[in-house]
Formats: sequence, structure tokens, C-alpha cells
Amino acid sequence: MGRLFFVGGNWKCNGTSEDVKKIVSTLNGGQIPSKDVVEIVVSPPFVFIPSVKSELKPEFQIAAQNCWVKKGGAFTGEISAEMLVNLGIPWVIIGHSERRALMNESNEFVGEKVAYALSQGLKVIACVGETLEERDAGTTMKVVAAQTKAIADKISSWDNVVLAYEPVWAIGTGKVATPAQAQEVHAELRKWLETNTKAEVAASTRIIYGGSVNGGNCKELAGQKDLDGFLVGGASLKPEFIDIIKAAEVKK
Ligand SMILES: O=C[C@H](O)COP(=O)(O)O
Repeated sequence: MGRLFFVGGNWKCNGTSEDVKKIVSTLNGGQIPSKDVVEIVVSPPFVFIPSVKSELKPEFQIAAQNCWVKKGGAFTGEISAEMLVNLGIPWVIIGHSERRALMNESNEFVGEKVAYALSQGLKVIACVGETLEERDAGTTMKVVAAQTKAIADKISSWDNVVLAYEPVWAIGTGKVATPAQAQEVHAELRKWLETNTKAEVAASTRIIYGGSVNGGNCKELAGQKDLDGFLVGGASLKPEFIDIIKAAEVKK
């Protein structure tokens, strides 16, 4: 079976309730390809999830931006996977580089989180990616392989995982990876999955790209063989997110 193009919009820690209303209205008014062409997920900050969920068209699914590593309890400030399931939120982003860097989330911790979220029935957008120093040192593949291995070591199925390759140097910088740079890492990641999991997992797992994707560069990126979609930050707050969703048509 082919890999359904996937576009995620990560709103990060942005917006007021007024901003959110505007984004929702833009998304609801946009002409988007049908569900057999693209799967779309938006990830608002936790506090806005219930209103966005009730107001957005059903073509847009919801992802949380994080969840706790195990069952909820005395963990002040955290949101548990069980709570997301309880609210009918199907997806969660785990291992975003901002959390790895700013909250010191290690590869192992990210692997545990992915496993726990999956065990509760959530689908996971699992993020990996190298820093500029790591790329310059020629260690990109070593870094993303270690991040992917820490996840693979903890899970028994990749069915509900989308792997997001997000080079840290391209996030929020306007410095997008070239289509060739993105394709190279995506192909290597697929090869890693083939060698270290199963050929079927490598063939069916969607590997999406994130890092300064916008309405202007999305089509060429989408044309790359091993690139199965996007995780979009800044541009997911703007009307051009609709154009990025439409890039799925390149794969038809
Ligand atoms: O999760 C999304 C990524 O961090 C990309 O963010 P960006 O599109 O603003 O570079």
C-alpha cells in the first residue's frame, strides 16, 4: 500500500484565542485535497485544543504537542496520554527538537514516551534531527540513527508512528534543507528501518520533513521519492498552510 501524504501543522507556543479563531476560519475555508490524497493534523497549544477540535472541519485531525512519559498522577504541569485519549485526540508530537534541547529530553526518554503513548492508543509523530554542528561534523546519520534506534528499541510496531526528520538548523531559521539534502536523509532513514526493523516497516512508514517549509518550497520537497509529507511550524499559522497541504497533489 502506498504511503498517504501527511501534513502536520505545529502551532508551538503561539497565539491568542482571537488568533486561533482566525486560523480555524482560514483552514475551514481552504480548498484541500480529499482524504485519500492527504492526511492533515494540526497541533494547537493544549489550552486551545478543545475549541479547535470542535470548530475545525473533520478533515483536520488534532495532535497534542507533547504528553507525559507514563500514567498520569502527581506530575504538576504535565498532560497525560490518557487525558488525550479521553478527549478523543488521536495524535501526539513527541521528541521535538525544542523539547530535546530546552527540556533536556534524552533519546531514551523520547523512546519511552513514544512507547507509552502508543500503548495508550495514540498515534505518534516522532521527531529526529541533527544540529548544525553535527551536520558540519559529518555525523547527521549517526545522530538521527541513534534517535530512531532509541524509539525502535522501545516499540513493537511502527503502524501508528510517523517519523519526522527535522534538521535543527532548518527550524524557524528560514534555511530550508535543499530537496536533495532532505531526500538523502529520508532515504538513509528508510534504509535504517529496513536493516533494523522489517522491510515492510521501511516501505510503509511515513517519513516527513520539517524545517522552514513554506508555500514556495513545498512542491519541490514533496517531489522527493522518500519524502512523505511535512511537519510545518511558522507557516502553519498562515494561509499558506493550505498551499502546503496541496503539495500532496505532487504525489498523485
Ligand atoms: O515542528 C515544526 C518544525 O519545528 C518546523 O518549524 P518551522 O516550519 O517554523 O521551521
